[in-house]
Amino acid sequence: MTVLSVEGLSKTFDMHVLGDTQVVGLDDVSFDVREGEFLAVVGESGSGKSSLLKCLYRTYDPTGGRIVYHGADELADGDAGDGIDLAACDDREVIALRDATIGYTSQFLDEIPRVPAVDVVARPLREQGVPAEDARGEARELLSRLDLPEALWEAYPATFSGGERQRVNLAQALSPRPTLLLLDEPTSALDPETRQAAIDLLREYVGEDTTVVGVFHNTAVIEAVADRVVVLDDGKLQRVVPVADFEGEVVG
Ligand SMILES: Nc1ncnc2c1ncn2[C@@H]1O[C@H](COP(=O)(O)OP(=O)(O)OP(=O)(O)O)[C@@H](O)[C@H]1O
Repeated sequence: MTVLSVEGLSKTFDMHVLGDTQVVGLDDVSFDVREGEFLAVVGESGSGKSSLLKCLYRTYDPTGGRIVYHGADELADGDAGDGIDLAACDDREVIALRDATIGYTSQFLDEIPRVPAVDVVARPLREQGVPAEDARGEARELLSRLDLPEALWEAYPATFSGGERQRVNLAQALSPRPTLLLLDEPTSALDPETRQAAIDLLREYVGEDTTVVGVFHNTAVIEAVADRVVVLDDGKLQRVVPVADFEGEVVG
């Protein structure tokens, strides 16, 4: 079953400071994502990878095209099975979808001042109604799996290193077990050992219930986790290939 259909997606940026010129982020990009699939997005710097993820999460309003999402048909206004067009739905629906089924993480942690790491990770679970101690227990389990030293679990992420923050960030994205998980370079600051722990965890979490679209720069990570690879070039879709046919030459 298809979870996400990206159809003719475009995003242009109006650059008023540059005399109203336009910058193309995405140009007529189409592909499908199947339920439980792990799709890696690659391409050279500036090819549109982050713009694609931000359009899927609706941080950016797409300029054209459709993003039909079937992971929350029960929230759709129309007939069940029609899906929800993430490119067109209103902000209220976007917020409801994010709360219920869509997770996103960039490589940078959005810090919440004076909230310990374990509570940052437990927070999405608490928002789903999970009791505090169960949520904190699940958070500790995730932080432990990602090798975050126990001494840091009750500390504030503001003082953490880049790699430590990235582990909190990834744990926070995984904790609510979203239906669709969007990852923008979630392992870029990790050392090889911690990266392996992150790969193991991602492989365990992703499957029938969670579908992933993720930007990765590391070929070994892509080969370890991805089912198929979307290659972008200058905002356009160059090809979509099974990971076995991916030669790693365009990991920007
Ligand atoms: N908010 C924005 N305002 C203006 N232009 C933008 C904005 N976001 C992206 N762009 C432009 O869109 C194009 C694609 O950028 P994007 O960040 O999606 O590329 P990327 O493949 O993720 O690059 P990188 O690997 O360097 O992170 C670039 O030319 C970029 O300058």
